[in-house]
Parts: sequence; structure tokens; C-alpha cells
Amino acid sequence: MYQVKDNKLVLNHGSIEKGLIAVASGKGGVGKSTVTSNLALSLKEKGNRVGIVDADIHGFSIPRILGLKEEPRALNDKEIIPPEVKGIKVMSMGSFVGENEAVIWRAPLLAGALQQFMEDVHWGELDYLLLDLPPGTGDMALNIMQKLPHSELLIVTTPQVVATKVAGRIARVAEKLNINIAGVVENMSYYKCPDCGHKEYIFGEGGGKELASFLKTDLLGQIPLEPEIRKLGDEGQPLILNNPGSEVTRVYNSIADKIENNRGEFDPDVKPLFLQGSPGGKKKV
Ligand SMILES: Nc1ncnc2c1ncn2[C@@H]1O[C@H](COP(=O)(O)OP(=O)(O)OP(=O)(O)O)[C@@H](O)[C@H]1O
Repeated sequence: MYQVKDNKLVLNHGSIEKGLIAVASGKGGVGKSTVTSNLALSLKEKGNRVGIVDADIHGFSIPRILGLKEEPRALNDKEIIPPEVKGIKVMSMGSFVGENEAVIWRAPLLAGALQQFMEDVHWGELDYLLLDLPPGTGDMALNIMQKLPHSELLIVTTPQVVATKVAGRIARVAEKLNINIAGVVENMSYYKCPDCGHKEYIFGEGGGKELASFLKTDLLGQIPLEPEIRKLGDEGQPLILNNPGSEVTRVYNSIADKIENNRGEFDPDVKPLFLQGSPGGKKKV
């Protein structure tokens, strides 16, 4: 699917220079796609070239959140031009798999589509490619991680104990596959009263921190529960572009900074095709 050369992932029609980040969650609905979209924009605002693969076959939400209307364009039967929205190149499985197609049929399609996305899409030179994984530890998320051993796992969870427990499971799967963990993002951490500033921990407190310490990784940030995130997400206007001075934007920018600073090197000895027991794909430097 790609080769590692000069500390880059070299694709047929492009390259990934800094990171292939797989965004995962144990449970659905914790805000994985919202985090993927806003983080992609924050990385882009810092001058990075960013692409997203929406592989969440249970609900393709990236196009809605980013306000993407355009479809990918086929140059011929082997080359695809990805649509671009707000400076981000996006390929969504939704363009290839019917909304009403049964999930059981989608799994094999997903594996084929992912390969096609990596091999046939004209990504050009990217700094980051973010993958919005299907929620949970099911075959689909596993399959993607196996095929992309140079990816790093970014885990999104709410502070709820049950959510962090399930998120922990996917991290352990990643560990078995020797996939590096980029860190944990806690979403919907608290609601701050706009009048008095009091913080209400609606989904409990401390889950993200606990999960990060259990996985020996970093808690990269805690994103508040903010009605504007939902509203703007539904309108295709992600919050960080619309409210650059907000606390939420500040948290996203700080997560993006940490990702930039923790950048490792792609290990050329790891081959893209999964081999049991092969070492992790990105060395920390
Ligand atoms: N911090 C937040 N504050 C308020 N609403 C949020 C926040 N994060 C996400 N949401 C909202 O929660 C809902 C679920 O978010 P999203 O679709 O990103 O979740 P998901 O984990 O990708 O879901 P799934 O993978 O199950 O499709 C959306 O309506 C989104 O706008």
C-alpha cells in the first residue's frame, strides 16, 4: 500500500510526512468524528497539509461535519481525485458504500476500499493523514490497524468509566498489533456554565486521565461539552474555524501541538502488510 522512504510513507500518488493517525473509540457517539475533523483543521491551521479518510462505516459523519458536498472524481479506473473542503482532502467510504447497505456486507468492502484509498487516491504531499475508524474493537477497526502498522492510535473517550473501559480494550488490541498509541483525548469532559463559569462534570470525572495512565500514554486534552460544537457540526461549520478564540479551540490547538511535538520516525523495517509479531511502526525520537 505504501513504502517507507526518507522517513516518509510514500504512496502511489503522494506521501505522508509526519503521521498516519488512526482515531478510535471504544463506544459509538463519543465524538470521534468531531474530534477527527476539528483536529485536522487545527493541524491545517498550523500550516500542515492534511487529509482524512472517513472509515467509520457505521455512520459517515466527516462530510457532514466539514460541510463537504463534492464527490471524489475518477480520473480513470485506477486514479481518484479526492474532494477538498476547508483545505482538507477527504475520502469517505460513504461515497462508495450505500447508506442502507447492511454492515455485514460493508466489512469486506471496507477492506478493499481502504486499499484503494491508499493506492489510487491522488493525495499529493501530506503531512498528516487522519483515519476516522469505525467505533469499537470489531473486525473492521482491527483490519485497518493491521494493514497500516505505521499508524498511531489516538483514542477518544468520554470521562465515563464504562466508555474508558471499552476504549482500553481497543488500545490493548493495538498493543498486541504493536501499533503505537499517540494518546488519549477526553471529550465531553465537563459543561461550563456560561453565566457563572461553574464546571459540571456531567459524564463523571477523571476517566481520560485514568485510561491514559493505564495505557502509559498522555492525556492530550479535555474537550468540554459545548452545545455550539453539536450545532456547528450539524451545519458543516466546525467550531474551531468559527470560534477561534474559544476554550474548545484552545484545547484542540494544544492537542495538535502535542501531536506535532511527539512526532516519531517511521520505521522502514516494518512492512505495510501485517506480519504477526512485527515491531511497531513509529519510533519515538
Ligand atoms: N464536545 C462536544 N460537545 C457537544 N457535542 C458534541 C461534542 N463532541 C461531539 N458532540 C456531538 O455528539 C454527537 C456525536 O459526535 P460524533 O458523530 O463525532 O461521534 P462519533 O463518536 O464519531 O460517533 P459514531 O462513531 O458512533 O458515528 C454529534 O452530534 C456531535 O456534534
